[in-house]
Amino acid sequence: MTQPVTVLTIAGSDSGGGAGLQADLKAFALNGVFGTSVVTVLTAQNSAEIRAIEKVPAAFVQSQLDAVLADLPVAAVKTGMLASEETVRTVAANVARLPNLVVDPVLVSSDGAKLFPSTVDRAYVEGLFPHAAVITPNIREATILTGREIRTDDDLAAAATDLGRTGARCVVVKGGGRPGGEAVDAVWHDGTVRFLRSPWVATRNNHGTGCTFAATTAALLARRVPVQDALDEAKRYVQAAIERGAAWQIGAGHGPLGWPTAEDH
Ligand SMILES: Nc1ncnc2c1ncn2[C@@H]1O[C@H](COP(=O)(O)OP(=O)(O)OP(=O)(O)O)[C@@H](O)[C@H]1O
Ligand SMILES: Cc1ncc(COP(=O)(O)O)c(N)n1
Repeated sequence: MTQPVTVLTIAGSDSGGGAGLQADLKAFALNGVFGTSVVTVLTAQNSAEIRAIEKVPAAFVQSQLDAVLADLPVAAVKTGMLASEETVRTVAANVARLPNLVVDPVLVSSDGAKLFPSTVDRAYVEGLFPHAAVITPNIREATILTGREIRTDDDLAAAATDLGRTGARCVVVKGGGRPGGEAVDAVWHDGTVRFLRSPWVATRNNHGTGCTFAATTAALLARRVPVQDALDEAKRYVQAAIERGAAWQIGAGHGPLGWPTAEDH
């Protein structure tokens, strides 16, 4: 019998279920891999807001990592909200044991507010990006990390190129937050830039889009899909998941993504 490959998310819990490790485990299952999770932070969150954040001590993040890696054959890893310099550096100290590392640097809340001090940004750049197979900042995170104002596709491409200098093997700057007819992301890989494009879905149910994109990419890398194909498929998957959940009414704020079937993407 064919065994599923195992993937790990190192991420925060979203009590509202739409983002964080809850979104990652959903994306893992729907993309055919077995998901494990190291919890970095608990959030008191719903579809409208993050009300409070309680950090898991870095030493306990390490204990969870040791437990998972001692037993389970992890083939790819996704990181989400790490929330403190100490936790970023703890994960960074383990990179040799973290294959196919997809780093989604969660630095800002959906309303654009910076969630953590700049020491966290620096720890990502110094400790995690140089070891990442893919990094996936959104526009606001790329602005913080590069100091660039990002408005056009050329700005997205320039930011992706800047971030390529951090040592990450591949960079995706997600333009999902931009109003317009298309959802455009810039991909830097091997010194060249290309764009991922999909039709913009008009819905408030976009909570967890970033987590879902990165988790799906990690699932596909674990299944040995080449990175550029994995990004194309992750983009199709997110698009289909947004379409599937677009008419749901779960929560008064930004609702979750839906469950696409294989035929949808
Ligand atoms: N309404 C939408 N329609 C189509 N694609 C979208 C939409 N919103 C986001 N995407 C796509 O989803 C992926 C995730 O991007 P996004 O920029 O939303 O991530 P994020 O900013 O980390 O998430 P969030 O905005 O929820 O914090 C990208 O490929 C983006 O283009
Ligand atoms: C615990 C946690 N992790 C990550 C996000 C960002 O989610 P996204 O950018 O995918 O909407 C979140 N809101 N909560």
